[in-house]
Amino acid sequence: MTQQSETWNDAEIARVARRIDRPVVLVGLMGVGKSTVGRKLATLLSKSFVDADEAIEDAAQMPITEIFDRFGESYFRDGERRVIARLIEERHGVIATGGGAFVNDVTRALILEKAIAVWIDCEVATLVERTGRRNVRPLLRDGDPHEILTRLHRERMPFYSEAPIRVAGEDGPHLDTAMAIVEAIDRWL
Ligand SMILES: Nc1ncnc2c1ncn2[C@@H]1O[C@H](COP(=O)(O)OP(=O)(O)OP(=O)(O)O)[C@@H](O)[C@H]1O
Ligand SMILES: O=C(O)C1=C[C@@H](O)[C@@H](O)[C@H](O)C1
Ligand SMILES: [Mg+2]
Repeated sequence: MTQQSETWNDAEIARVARRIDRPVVLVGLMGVGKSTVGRKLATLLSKSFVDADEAIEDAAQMPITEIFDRFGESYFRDGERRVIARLIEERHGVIATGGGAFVNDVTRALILEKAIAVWIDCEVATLVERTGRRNVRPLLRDGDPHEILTRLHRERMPFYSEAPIRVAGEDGPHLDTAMAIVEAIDRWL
């Protein structure tokens, strides 16, 4: 019996993993847990994990804050679109996107066609607390994070809700959210 879950054993998780024939792409606002939960999810499923924000930083050889500062947001979005297309093409098991990636029409269409999109949703107050821990998100630097995240939640909700699977990413062990994703994918497949 696995340490991973009280209700699912390794064989049951492996059975779901075998039925997943496309990358699982995590979408949602900054701080919902795409990167941290995504890593756990990939381990659970014994699949590879890649973080699109990190892949963009690798490709540009500089941190996201510096890309925004030196070249602006639209340059970042252009790179983000190209990097995510490449990551989907490379067929990674689990891909954590940046919070704004799924808003781009081309990226969203590609993810919806070639991957399993999972929207992790979360209360704004929780996101304010989590994103306040590290000052690495350029969109939250100039203004009140609560106001900015509330606005982004309202503006992006119509896009995120195009994902066929939605999971709550409230506080608790990351493993619980990762397991909720496994269960939701199993129901959806
Ligand atoms: N379910 C959870 N319970 C408790 N803390 C969490 C949970 N999910 C994420 N966190 C914490 O919230 C912070 C942000 O998480 P993470 O970096 O995974 O978010 P993200 O969705 O990748 O954000 P971004 O879009 O900015 O990359 C981290 O400190 C992480 O440990
Ligand atoms: O929500 C967003 O638009 C962003 C989220 C982060 O993951 C990074 O991709 C970047 O800081 C922009
Ligand atoms: Mg992330």
